[in-house]
Amino acid sequence: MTPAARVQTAIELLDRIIQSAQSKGAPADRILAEWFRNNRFAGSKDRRALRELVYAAIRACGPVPTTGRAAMLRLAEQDELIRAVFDGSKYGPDVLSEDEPVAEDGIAPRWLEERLAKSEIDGVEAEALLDRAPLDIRVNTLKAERATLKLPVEAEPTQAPHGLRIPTGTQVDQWPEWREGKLEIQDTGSQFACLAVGARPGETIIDLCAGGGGKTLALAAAMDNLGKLIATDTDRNRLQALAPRAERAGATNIETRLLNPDREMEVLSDLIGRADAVLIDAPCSGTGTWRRNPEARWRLDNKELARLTELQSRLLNLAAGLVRPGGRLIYVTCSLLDEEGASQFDAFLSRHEDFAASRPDLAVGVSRGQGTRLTPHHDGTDGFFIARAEKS
Ligand SMILES: C[S@@+](CC[C@H](N)C(=O)[O-])C[C@H]1O[C@@H](n2cnc3c(N)ncnc32)[C@H](O)[C@@H]1O
Repeated sequence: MTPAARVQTAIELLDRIIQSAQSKGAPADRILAEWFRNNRFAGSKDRRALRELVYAAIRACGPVPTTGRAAMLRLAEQDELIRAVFDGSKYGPDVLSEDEPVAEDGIAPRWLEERLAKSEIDGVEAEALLDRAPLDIRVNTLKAERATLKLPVEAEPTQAPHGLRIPTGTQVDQWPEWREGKLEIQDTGSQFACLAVGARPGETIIDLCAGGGGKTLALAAAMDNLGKLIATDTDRNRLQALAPRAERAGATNIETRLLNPDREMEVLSDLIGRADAVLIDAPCSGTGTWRRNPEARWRLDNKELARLTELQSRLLNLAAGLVRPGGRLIYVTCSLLDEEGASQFDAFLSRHEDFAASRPDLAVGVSRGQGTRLTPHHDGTDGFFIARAEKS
């Protein structure tokens, strides 16, 4: 593909991505993967260039652009080489006309920028939300040790005790070490969220929003496979992904339970007041993970945010009933908005006088309300709010 054809194709892909974000359809990654599958003429260099162009254009725009062309023109303001291909050549974008609309720059749609600023995410903190994310792995202590694990690339230890940072773009899943379950791809912030649980061998721990089990696997390793680890979620597909991952990781103490939305307690009644720890890795706006999903900024609206905060509050209440006296509840979101973090947790504590905050002692983050907040700027991790409370 010529450089001009790449830019025009990226514009068409951006059109689809914008439309899909507004109708809450497929994410950008899936739209790209599908296009690559259906257009085999695009070789690996073309695919890489298209991906770069599309994501750079998404990052360059704050509010939702009206068209893919307007988004690309925003990127062209920063890159003369892109601007130069708007020359009407074959397969390339049409020649620029007078007063063509250019998408607005910024961090996010304005309403969301304001919400972030209220949570003291502005200036360099806000800018870092759109950086490129590093690639971090967690060494699985059920099968290996960080100090002795040999890898095909240079790896830097992170602040997390079992964490390593490797070059972005590394195809980790092609490595024998990955197939043998010696490591998992896991952001450092996420590894610290697991450490906040303080999981110990022999305990009964519930991972209430386990999804595909990223955190469950870290908990199983911390428990050394001893004790009961119950992984639950309302999403059957995500939960089903856990079994093969657990098998690969050699995690043998995990039991999965599929929950019915709004009737979660039906399959958890035997655990009421029994868990040593309950982790709520709650569904959230994901404002802390825009480095990986920059177009997620265009999917969020006030209604969705209200639905999420209500669900978080309900899950906190539900989890409270599962914790045994003396046990702990750990609340985590990958959001940097206080309504999903510090304020949500304050509200929980004021509803439940039998719980007292006990801030986890982590090597990263800064205090936010009664918990800890990690940010891409301060910690180089995804953004997280992590809080813990003990039941009297
Ligand atoms: C942030 S994700 C969890 C990610 C996962 N813990 C990990 O580390 O890979 C939130 C999860 O909450 C689940 N969820 C949504 N509503 C729920 C509910 N009512 N009860 C339990 N889980 C729910 C979603 O399906 C999603 O998998």
